[in-house]
Amino acid sequence: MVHLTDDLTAFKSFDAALPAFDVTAMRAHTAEHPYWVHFGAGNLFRAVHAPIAQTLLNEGEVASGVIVAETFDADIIDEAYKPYDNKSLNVVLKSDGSIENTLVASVAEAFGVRAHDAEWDGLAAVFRNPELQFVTVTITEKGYAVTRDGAPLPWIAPEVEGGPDTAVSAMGAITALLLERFKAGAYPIAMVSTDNFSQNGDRFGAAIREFAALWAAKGFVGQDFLDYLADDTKVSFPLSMIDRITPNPAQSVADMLGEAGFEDNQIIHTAKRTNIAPFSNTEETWYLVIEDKFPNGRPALEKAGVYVADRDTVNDADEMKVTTCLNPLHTALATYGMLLGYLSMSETIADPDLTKLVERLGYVEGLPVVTDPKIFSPKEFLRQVIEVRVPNPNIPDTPARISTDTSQKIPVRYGVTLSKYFAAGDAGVAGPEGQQTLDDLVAIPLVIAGWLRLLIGTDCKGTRDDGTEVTLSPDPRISEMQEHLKGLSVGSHCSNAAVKAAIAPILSDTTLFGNDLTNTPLSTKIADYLTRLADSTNTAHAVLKDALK
Ligand SMILES: NC(=O)c1ccc[n+]([C@@H]2O[C@H](COP(=O)([O-])OP(=O)(O)OC[C@H]3O[C@@H](n4cnc5c(N)ncnc54)[C@H](O)[C@@H]3O)[C@@H](O)[C@H]2O)c1
Ligand SMILES: O=P(O)(O)OC[C@@H](O)[C@@H](O)[C@H](O)[C@H](O)CO
Repeated sequence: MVHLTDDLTAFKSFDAALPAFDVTAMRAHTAEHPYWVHFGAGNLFRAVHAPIAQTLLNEGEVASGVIVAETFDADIIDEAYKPYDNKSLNVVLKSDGSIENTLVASVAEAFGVRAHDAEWDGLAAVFRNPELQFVTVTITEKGYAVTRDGAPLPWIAPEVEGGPDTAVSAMGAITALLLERFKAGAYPIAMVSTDNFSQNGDRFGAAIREFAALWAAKGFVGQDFLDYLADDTKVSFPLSMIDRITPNPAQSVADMLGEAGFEDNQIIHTAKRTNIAPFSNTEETWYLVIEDKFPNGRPALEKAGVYVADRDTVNDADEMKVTTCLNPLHTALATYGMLLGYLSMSETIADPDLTKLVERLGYVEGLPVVTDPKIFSPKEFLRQVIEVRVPNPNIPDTPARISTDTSQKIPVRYGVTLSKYFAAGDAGVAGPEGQQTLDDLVAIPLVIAGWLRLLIGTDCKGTRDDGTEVTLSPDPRISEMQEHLKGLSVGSHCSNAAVKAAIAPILSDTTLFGNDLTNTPLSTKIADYLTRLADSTNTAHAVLKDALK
């Protein structure tokens, strides 16, 4: 039986790759010479960033570890980091059925941000250190929001009024920490968003500058701080693309670890509903591509498998993954997976109608608008997603995880591609079946109709294809969507006109689709598919088959 707090020699009896460095010495070195801070202590950090930091240590490229900070849910640090000496076990579940465990000990220090207390002071000291080279972030799309309709969001407003000394939200805390760095000597730093959306660095930079401008307007910071944040030789916001399907920790993996003698296999559900554990479960394939814009230098990240590239290459790689070749397929499968009652992602893609849906979505509708990033082939990437990665039965991924925040993901996962079709107009884009225009899209409207069909219901409960109730995954806009759809119900033969009227305010919402879809061929298609999907129970397969034949 082994625990993460055991001496590494105890792990001789357990099959795991061990750190090849002295953890105590690494921690002492990091305290003096920090180079990397990560915000967002969730599962992706454990499966991608912390293992990269470990490889750099193992290879002797660096002598310091990564420092992790958590703003949104500091319980993660108290419950899943500190009791385990900040170590974790990364479990790679390969498609050939084999498993590879790594004991990850590259986290030098973990800070939970709740207030400007002693823990905050520790983090602020790291930001004042001239040697700090870069920050990475995985805080979900929601984490970057500062204002809506020009006014600070309700949870941000008190920090705008109270100034930097009160900032504890992700964007507020990071801006306040950059202020510490500015005051200490305006040292340079790279701020790298590694969340799943197009031009993530640009949006991160805009959010930080927006926060600082709100403080400047209240007299808390001066123009010199705004100038520091606007100068990319001082503070850069590189673009990135990150990819590794990393489900929430699964009971099946916990049980398997327990049987193998790993005792730290508890799954933790924090009060804020983060699902975390002292282990992460992930797939074999991974990519991290970062724009090479590090004003304070960087280690040889390439030696740990990271692609470091120019801005256009990173942007093309990211758009390829998040807007066409992976994430739109994920959302399509998760939406119909929820509708059809599938419990795992591998089950969804084993359904021939859903395979057809994502093949059309990827190869026919998505690939024609992809700009080849050249560092890997989009078509081969797509093939692997459809044939190898999502079908991997060993990856315990669920439609429910991927359905979380669908309203926030739709603009990125479909809106960008739709905009490219809008821009191409009547000339269209060159597809596998000749020139194709908005009029030719089938899979994208099917996904939108499927999403709206799933949402028919009340109180964050939707309706499955078989008419049973399903608890929808959390999403900040569910209530708003359900309010629009409240006149519709499954099995009551709603007229096409009633469906059109109910969904008109949704289809015209440019924050959802990047475009107003009313008065386009798509709105007719979406309304027709939705009318048929809602007409009676158990319609989804027939609608898919008919549309995709
Ligand atoms: N898991 C994956 O397969 C995967 C792969 C590629 C990219 N990503 C990106 O990483 C993000 C995190 O994924 P994860 O697997 O670590 O999720 P997770 O649920 O394990 O962790 C989510 C993290 O985001 C933080 N967070 C949530 N809401 C926040 C808010 N409003 N403000 C600030 N922080 C907030 C949480 O506290 C936690 O640190 C995703 O949203 C996505 O953008 C995930
Ligand atoms: O992480 P999210 O919530 O943005 O999206 C859910 C999944 O689609 C996503 O996590 C994928 O697994 C990931 O993007 C694969 O690299």
